[in-house]
Amino acid sequence: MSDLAATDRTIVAEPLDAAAFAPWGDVIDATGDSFPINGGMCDRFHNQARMEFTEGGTAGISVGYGRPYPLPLNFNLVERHPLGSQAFMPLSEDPFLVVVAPDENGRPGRPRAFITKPGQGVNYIRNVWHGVLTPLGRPGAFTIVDRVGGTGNNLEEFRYDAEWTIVPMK
Ligand SMILES: NC(=O)N[C@@H](O)C(=O)O
Ligand code: NI
Repeated sequence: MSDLAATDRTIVAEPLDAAAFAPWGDVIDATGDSFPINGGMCDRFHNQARMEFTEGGTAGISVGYGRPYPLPLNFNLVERHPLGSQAFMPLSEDPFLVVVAPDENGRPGRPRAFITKPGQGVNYIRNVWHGVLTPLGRPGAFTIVDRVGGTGNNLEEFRYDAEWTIVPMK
């Protein structure tokens, strides 16, 4: 039996905000502090992610081609990677949905949902509960930077006892 009434299981997606997202990870984008490189032909927005790869793992770069999910979105699955961080950088200007949840004694609490601005990516720091890659509107490719190799299990999944419904902001 769910622990919350159905009305309490609606989550309004918020615009992604670096300060609000900080307990779970980093926002990656071409805003904020930068310095010129290549003779001033490029501005480098430097070292934006708190990456970590443990138990012999190293950083790997992959590409995920994600299919879109609808909004409102019903879901009950979140996951975390105990041995490494994980970053998603869209190869398009399309926004995507970012779902995170606090850890409450080893179980995820109430999720929080954010929608990225065009060109924004995210880095989940190690061992934070998050939803799977969730493109919106149309399929999209994403660069994924996360742990490859090493030992141990780097994926822990959790299904809530009842679904949550994510709705867009009015
Ligand atoms: N497995 C994988 O590459 N992606 C998931 O961890 C995810 O967060 O979508
Ligand atoms: Ni993940």
